[in-house]
Amino acid sequence: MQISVFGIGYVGAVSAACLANDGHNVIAVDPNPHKVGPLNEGISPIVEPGLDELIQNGIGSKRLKATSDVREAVNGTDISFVCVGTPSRSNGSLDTSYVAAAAEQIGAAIREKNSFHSVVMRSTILPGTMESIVLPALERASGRQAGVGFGVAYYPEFLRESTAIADYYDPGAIIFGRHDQATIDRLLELHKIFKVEPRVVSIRTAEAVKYTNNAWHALKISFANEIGNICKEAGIDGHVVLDVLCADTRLNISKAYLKPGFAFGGSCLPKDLRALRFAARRLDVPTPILDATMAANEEQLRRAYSMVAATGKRRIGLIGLSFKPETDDLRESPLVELAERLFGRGYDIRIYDPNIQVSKLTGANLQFVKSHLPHLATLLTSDIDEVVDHAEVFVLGNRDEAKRLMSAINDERPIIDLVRVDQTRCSGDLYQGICW
Ligand SMILES: NC(=O)C1=CN([C@@H]2O[C@H](COP(=O)(O)OP(=O)(O)OC[C@H]3O[C@@H](n4cnc5c(N)ncnc54)[C@H](O)[C@@H]3O)[C@@H](O)[C@H]2O)C=CC1
Ligand SMILES: O=C(O)[C@H]1O[C@H](OP(=O)(O)OP(=O)(O)OC[C@H]2O[C@@H](n3ccc(=O)[nH]c3=O)[C@H](O)[C@@H]2O)[C@H](O)[C@@H](O)[C@@H]1O
Repeated sequence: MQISVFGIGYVGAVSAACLANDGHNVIAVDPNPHKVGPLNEGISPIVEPGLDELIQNGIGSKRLKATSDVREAVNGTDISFVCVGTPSRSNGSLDTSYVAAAAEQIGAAIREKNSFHSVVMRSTILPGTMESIVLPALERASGRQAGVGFGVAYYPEFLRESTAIADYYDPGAIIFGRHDQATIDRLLELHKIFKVEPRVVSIRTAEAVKYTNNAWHALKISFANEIGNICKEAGIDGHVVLDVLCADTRLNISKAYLKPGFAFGGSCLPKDLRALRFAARRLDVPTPILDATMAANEEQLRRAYSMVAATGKRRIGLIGLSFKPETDDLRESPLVELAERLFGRGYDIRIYDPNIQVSKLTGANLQFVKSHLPHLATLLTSDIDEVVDHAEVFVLGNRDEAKRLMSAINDERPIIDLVRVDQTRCSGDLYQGICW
């Protein structure tokens, strides 16, 4: 199939590369030249395991290319996947301006096209957004009626950064929100290769499923963290407790997101929870559980800060900055928040995270650094020995990198472990797990 993918971000870059790898001809579209340029040279604009290779193959085989020309992309393809950002506004509501603009642009291109084009929204949007924003924008700009002059569907994305390609090829669920059958038929054709049977529901249901999914992940993490905190103070390993709980076959609970640890973050869980709470307020529905999920997350951040403060040391070596290993995504990383709090209170920090190279940051990440961490460049080092030489206390926030550090230090400096690098060392005061 001929496919265009709008947005070369964490979702769009992976989708475009995987679709090309599946044998489709893919045009990736982004207004940002820092996304289009590298992709056309076979370079991934983001850090994501395996993505460089897929992009190189796609460019090499000419099945993948990038452009900023919307008309060329719509004209040359049968179906457009829209993967543009839906960030939080400052009041917590969902910013749908990128989605609306993409719909306007695609609609204007459809106006000049003769064949039936399908527009498939993949960005995370609140229930009702397709109906109130996306469809009207497409109809207005194309001068055609949805379902007749062009097709639409809502197809939520469930990938996790750092395992995005594996998640693409082994999805837990495939949900299509139906508007017209012609577009659903195209999606079914595209998804023949997957083991999971797609489930077709209404557009509003598909929109709601996406939020429910992310809220569930956040809720599980906050629950696990709270149990972990209680267990730690009672001298019990909360990991073992939850492990045993999940092994009960009658309960049938997945272990995913039930491992006590640090605060959750990333570009989606916090923003989607905020948007859902905002939407609920507008519907006059109280959300004590969602509110507590966020409050518990804040408690985990406060707990990590207090543990550092309790050491009485001022020179901190922070291992990890992105929100999880094997990604360069800094958006709403709890480690960024922790670094900010420490920096703001005059702690002298050195941060080591090989996935964050200030000179290579682009797009959302660059914006994020400019607005949240303009001093980042002075705190980050690409030399782990510099952190080892500098620190009076280590904070482990990235398990992969921390393991390397652990082999380099075997002295008496305190270590605060947020990601369960080595729980066997937690018996003394020098090595403290956040909640084990
Ligand atoms: N990051 C993730 O792991 C996941 C994200 N999502 C959702 O997918 C959506 C995209 O997220 P990310 O990929 O993280 O965002 P991102 O911020 O990494 O990428 C968005 C891209 O869209 C581009 N863009 C903006 N306006 C455009 C337009 N009119 N036409 C073409 N491109 C345009 C931007 O330049 C940017 O490169 C969001 O709604 C997010 O909630 C869903 C599942 C997973
Ligand atoms: O909508 C989205 O954008 C995506 O958001 C998350 O994916 P992602 O943020 O990439 O990564 P996760 O692995 O889910 O991690 C999110 C946060 O939860 C934390 N986490 C994750 C797993 C876990 O067991 N415990 C835990 O604390 C991570 O450290 C991180 O801070 C969702 O889990 C995906 O299903 C969803 O598609």
